Amino acid sequence: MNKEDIISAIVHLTDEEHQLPLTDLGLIRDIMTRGDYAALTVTLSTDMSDKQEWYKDQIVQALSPKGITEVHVRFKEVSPRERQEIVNSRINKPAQPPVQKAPAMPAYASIVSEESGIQFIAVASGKGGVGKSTVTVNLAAALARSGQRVGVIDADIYGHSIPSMMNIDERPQKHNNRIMPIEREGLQVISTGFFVAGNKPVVWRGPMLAKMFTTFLSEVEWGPLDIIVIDLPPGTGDIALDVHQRIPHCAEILVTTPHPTAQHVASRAGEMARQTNHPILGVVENMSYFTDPAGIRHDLFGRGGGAALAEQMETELLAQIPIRSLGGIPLDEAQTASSVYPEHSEQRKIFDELAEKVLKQLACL
Ligand SMILES: Nc1ncnc2c1ncn2[C@@H]1O[C@H](COP(=O)(O)OP(=O)(O)OP(=O)(O)O)[C@@H](O)[C@H]1O
Repeated sequence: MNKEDIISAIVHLTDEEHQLPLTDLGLIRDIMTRGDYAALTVTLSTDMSDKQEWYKDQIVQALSPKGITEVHVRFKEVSPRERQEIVNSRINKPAQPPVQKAPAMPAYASIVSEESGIQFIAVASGKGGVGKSTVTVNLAAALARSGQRVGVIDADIYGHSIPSMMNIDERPQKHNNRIMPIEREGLQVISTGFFVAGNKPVVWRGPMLAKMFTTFLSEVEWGPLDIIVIDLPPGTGDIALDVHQRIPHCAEILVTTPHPTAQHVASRAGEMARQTNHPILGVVENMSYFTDPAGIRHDLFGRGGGAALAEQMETELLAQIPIRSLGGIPLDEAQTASSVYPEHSEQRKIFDELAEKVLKQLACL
């Protein structure tokens, strides 16, 4: 079974509000198949939570005769933007029901072409350890929470940390000679870490590294996407330059800590984006402060680095992320905890606001 087979098996399922097949409305998403396993996302109108079991049963019944014995169905609510898109598409084509079309397999040229509609955001920093990967993962998750379909490329080839941050132990499967991204937290994820044994350091040279990035763009069977967030290696090396050259319309977010040294080094990454004509969406200052249990704020790593970098790069300070204490959490739990900040945490709220700002900026590009 491939995506097209899954779509045709469930084409009879309709959206109650619009009385049209969910597949035609683009409300069946993130389809992944692996042997006798399939996973997909069903997007429903807001007041249909009581129908989820029914939809799931229908999908299981439709797929089991085709050899799919295990199905994972995620449910999402239609966002206001999606609802509007559905209404618009019906207004524009009142007489013609939308033609059912399986998502095309994006080739390298198509995924990075502006026509693909996929927007790219590279997350860069001057030096390692400032929280670039943490910002990548949490920004991507916040964008997904706001209804975007988001992919993550961990291009931090030597220091790939996203698999462990997202607790991904499995390796991507191949289907029709294409690499299936791993799905976590509603994101499609691909990382160099998936292709090296254990935690061994990567010892490849430049051309192999460039090949790995090309593979991520050309040989991965991405599901439908709105945005790809790229975790760049720290600094201004070959891979960062390669990303800038291969994806000319890639926007950039700079991550720094409040410390003046981090800010000074981060400005080099910003200069690289500027010289290659990439729009800088803004600066995220990470580890900005720590709020103790009494509510008192401590500037543990100095103050002002983010604002200074934003001023230097003539851009905006988009967010200041406080330090999250893992105090009181047992070491083994802390090691296996996902780096996506939990619901109700101060950090998650800030990332949700950051995602909103980023979406507004992307809409203006
Ligand atoms: N706001 C924060 N509060 C507490 N810990 C944080 C915060 N941001 C990041 N960290 C922790 O700091 C460490 C480094 O973060 P991260 O790996 O995201 O940095 P990085 O810039 O991507 O580093 P590298 O480029 O070396 O991979 C991680 O252990 C991460 O969990």
